Amino acid sequence: METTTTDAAPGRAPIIIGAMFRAVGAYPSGWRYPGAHHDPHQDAEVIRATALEAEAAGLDYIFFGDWLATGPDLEFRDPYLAARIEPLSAVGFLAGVTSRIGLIATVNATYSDAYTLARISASVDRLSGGRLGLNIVTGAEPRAAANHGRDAHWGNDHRYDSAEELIDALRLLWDSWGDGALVADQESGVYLDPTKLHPAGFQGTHHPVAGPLNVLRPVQGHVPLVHAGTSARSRRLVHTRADLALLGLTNLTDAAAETDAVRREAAAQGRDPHEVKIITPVLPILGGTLEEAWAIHDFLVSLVPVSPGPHDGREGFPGTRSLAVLEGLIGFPLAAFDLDAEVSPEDAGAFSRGGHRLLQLVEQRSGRVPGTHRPVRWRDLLVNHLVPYNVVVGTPALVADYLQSWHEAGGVDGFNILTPYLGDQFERFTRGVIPELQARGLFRRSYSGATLRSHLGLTVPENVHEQKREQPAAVANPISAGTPV
Ligand SMILES: Cc1cc2nc3c(=O)[nH]c(=O)nc-3n(C[C@H](O)[C@H](O)[C@H](O)COP(=O)(O)O)c2cc1C
Repeated sequence: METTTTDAAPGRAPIIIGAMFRAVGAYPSGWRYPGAHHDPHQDAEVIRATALEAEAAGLDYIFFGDWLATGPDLEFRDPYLAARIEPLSAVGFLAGVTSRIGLIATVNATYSDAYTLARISASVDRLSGGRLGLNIVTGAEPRAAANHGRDAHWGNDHRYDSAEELIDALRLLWDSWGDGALVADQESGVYLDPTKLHPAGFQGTHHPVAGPLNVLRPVQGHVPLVHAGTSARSRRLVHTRADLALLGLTNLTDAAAETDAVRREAAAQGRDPHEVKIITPVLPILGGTLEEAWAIHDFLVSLVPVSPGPHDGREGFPGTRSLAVLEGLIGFPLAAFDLDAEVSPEDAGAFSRGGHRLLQLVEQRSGRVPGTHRPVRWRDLLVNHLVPYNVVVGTPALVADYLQSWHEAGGVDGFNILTPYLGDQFERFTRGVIPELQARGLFRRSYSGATLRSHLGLTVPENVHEQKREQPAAVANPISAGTPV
């Protein structure tokens, strides 16, 4: 499938679109859908095929999340986390498989070493021709501590102090090789100019590092940094250091307020607010018709293992929690209930506010309304409560409407697209929704440059060491204005 040459509507930044890769599907039961990829033994081929499909459609990047532990508790809610390919390995593999698409790997700052991460990231950026991005997280998984020889997962401030230092150390290391440091003159026999090989000399508490780095400067100068988190310290890291903010936004009103706040705070830090791109995850479930999309959603709901009774004691969605969850949501006790029985309009009328919000969610995702030809079952309430993402169910045109409204009214710059299961659903997005957005002038029709920074409209930062040489005062926070890409 060829992408043609005209670009997005003049004067508007095109929507940024990345594929958030989850091998066995982002919907909890996606791996059970007939024909869906469900065996991590075949992940290499699925990673390759998905990346090439995304590149053929012109997506800006493919994105790999990370989690530093596993266990049976992940089976029902997040099966894609249980056994997966490590993100930096995945992007290193794809650097040789793809040629234009950006490659973003999640790294956990709480368990990373600056020099090692600087080497790996500078190497993959050079090997990929400047297509690497790093998503810096601090982690929410307490088990990660024991997997890294620690007694406990650090508290919020400790994690973010460490993450801020890691980013500052990375940027000083990436800039080790100034312009002209490598001479490699066979005639004179001069290989390098030591005056342009800069030590990092970072004196941090968590990531002190001497440098210089033994890898040339990344093609992109600084590898673009994404940050995903939820706390106030997470927002501070976005405002002061991130190039992209990955925010879990749940509704259009909040999105507009959040995106405004991020840009305002970034400007208060002396940054160009439009140099911080705001991305949010969306999980489309696509059908040729709305009814077909609803049917796919209904089938995925039916495949999520919940039951009113004890769930043979396995962690995940034990019946007791399901029943308790539901009673908490609807605001009244339920005797033993049949998951597939219909919720009567009378019951629905007695629901709490939380229960009514859940009924709205079920209607948005499935068109189901109590007392109509598409009634609501107790199962619909329970499963839709357990699936936390922005799920949008519909045809390619309806999904494009949704993305357009979040881009225009919600103020987001782009989306991490989650796929319910890997099989036809990803192709329905790349071959259905992308052309729809291109026809509306909302998504570019070709890669305008070769690097991830060029796809994202980010400038290339100056070398912080050489910036320091031009300005006698020390650079307090090595974030520099950029030069055109
Ligand atoms: C959309 C989104 C995606 C995320 N993906 C990851 C991930 O892949 N791995 C991870 O450890 N944390 C991920 N997180 C971030 C965790 O939520 C974060 O590391 C954790 O909550 C600790 O940060 P906090 O104290 O700011 O919440 C993600 C967060 C968001 C909003």
